[in-house]
Amino acid sequence: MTLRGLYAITDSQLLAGKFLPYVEAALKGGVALLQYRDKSQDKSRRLREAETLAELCARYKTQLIINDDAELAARLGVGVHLGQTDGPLTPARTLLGRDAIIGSTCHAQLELAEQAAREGASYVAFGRFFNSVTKPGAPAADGALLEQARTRIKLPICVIGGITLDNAAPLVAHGADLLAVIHGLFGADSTQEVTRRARAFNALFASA
Ligand SMILES: Cc1ncc(COP(=O)(O)OP(=O)(O)O)c(N)n1
Ligand SMILES: Cc1nc(C(=O)O)sc1CCOP(=O)(O)O
Ligand SMILES: [Mg+2]
Repeated sequence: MTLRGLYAITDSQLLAGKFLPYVEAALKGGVALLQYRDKSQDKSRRLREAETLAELCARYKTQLIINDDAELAARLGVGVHLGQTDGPLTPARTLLGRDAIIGSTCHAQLELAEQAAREGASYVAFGRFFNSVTKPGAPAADGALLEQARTRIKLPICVIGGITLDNAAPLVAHGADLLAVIHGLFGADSTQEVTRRARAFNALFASA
């Protein structure tokens, strides 16, 4: 499976009252991976929403990834994204099986990416590349890191943090495989604009 293109990530606050229409609008425009990211402790809502997204993703033939929660991912038979404090990769790989997509946050540290690769990650994520409305305090990364990562890391490389249609092209040119985006996609004023943005993010890969 090729991991390349737009990686849309949901945000429960940003998408309040328009969650499904906006997610479906993104899927219509084309999404390589969709991450369900809900930082609340509301387990029953998380299960309900994740189940709904799993059905929607199946319809659009898009892979669903659950943020933080390998057990929820296992329950739904989908992938997981784990940060440095979200639990180890090796047991998650054992739990989810060899074919599951498992992503790992590596901040701006190549060593973390090399370790993630050894422990069975499917992709590594570096960030944040720009100022992020969603996560302003995330550690900063830059283009030089991306170039080094491209030569040292054999896994697909995901970039995240403040990515918009105005700043994404150089990241793709420097070797990013996946553009992980929240606000730059779902901060749109209409479903039509979400679909347009999704198409435009994917078009960056066609011309790279
Ligand atoms: C694709 C992708 N990259 C990085 C992150 C951040 O993960 P983490 O550091 O665990 O922070 P939270 O998202 O859990 O707040 C991500 N979720 N997805
Ligand atoms: C969830 C997350 N992780 C980051 C990291 O650097 O690890 S930046 C980030 C927020 C991404 O949202 P937006 O596209 O709105 O900036
Ligand atoms: Mg996390």
